[in-house]
Amino acid sequence: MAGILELPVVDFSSLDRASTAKLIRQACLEYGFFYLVNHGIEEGLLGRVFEGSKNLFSLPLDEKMKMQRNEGHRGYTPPFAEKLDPSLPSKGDLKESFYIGPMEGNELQWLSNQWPSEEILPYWRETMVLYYEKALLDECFFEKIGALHKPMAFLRLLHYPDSASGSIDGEFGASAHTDYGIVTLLACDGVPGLQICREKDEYPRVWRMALVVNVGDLLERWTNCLFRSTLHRVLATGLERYSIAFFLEPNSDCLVECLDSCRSEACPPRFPPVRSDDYLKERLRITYASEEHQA
Ligand SMILES: O=C(O)CCC(=O)C(=O)O
Ligand SMILES: [Fe+2]
Repeated sequence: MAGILELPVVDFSSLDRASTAKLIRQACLEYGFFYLVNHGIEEGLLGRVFEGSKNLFSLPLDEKMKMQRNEGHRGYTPPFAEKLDPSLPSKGDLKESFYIGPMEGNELQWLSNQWPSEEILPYWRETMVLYYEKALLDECFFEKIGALHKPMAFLRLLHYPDSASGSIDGEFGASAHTDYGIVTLLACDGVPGLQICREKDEYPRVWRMALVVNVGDLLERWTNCLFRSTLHRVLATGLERYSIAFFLEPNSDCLVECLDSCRSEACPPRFPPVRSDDYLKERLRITYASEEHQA
């Protein structure tokens, strides 16, 4: 039987910043994942975001498709449109999702966020913007690595259907993947399903109060694989599930290059420098390849 994977717990309200930083470093070295408690996002707001997410995904498909994900990756993605693990035989991942990206400086229509109208979902936009800003406020936490001038950050509402459990046939809520960017902050609704590949048959604790934080691939590249971007997936358990992911990605023009402190003669850089936007575009192209085949 699957056991519980105990991840390190970081208390964001601790006044001892040096110990907190040490704990985070250790968690990133060992697991690539940790829980963040006392993170400053009020439970009431989190509750409203989950409620807004449920209301959005309960709209009829044609209403959701009016907000279909645009070229700037803002908006709605239906089930099966993406396959995080392209090696699987399945037609795609079961989840549907909704992306909200940076709010300002996007005069171009194709880069704009898409919002349900006030008549359909009153205060929806306001709630999501508030959460987005709250999650971004912690930006100075990772500022020291020097990549957070105008970061790209995406809020993504995720909905996993209650369809029959399919993971045995290669169908997953979200198939195995690593996240692309710097870090991800994940709020869960208390329903299990997330599986972290550190110990294959162990699940992280289902903990509503904590944000699950994990290292992404760009941070792994910066640190020359010292920090681990750990493989994870969401099983199709047969239970309906909602989660809210906040992906922190660097400024598009940022050159992601092995940090001096993470290289030595014995341990040279494992990756060539890459421009953040080029890297992220290529990753997204691979993830949505199954959508192109279905079209
Ligand atoms: O919903 C979850 O628990 C995980 C989602 C996830 O890993 C992702 O969207 O990258
Ligand atoms: Fe992920």
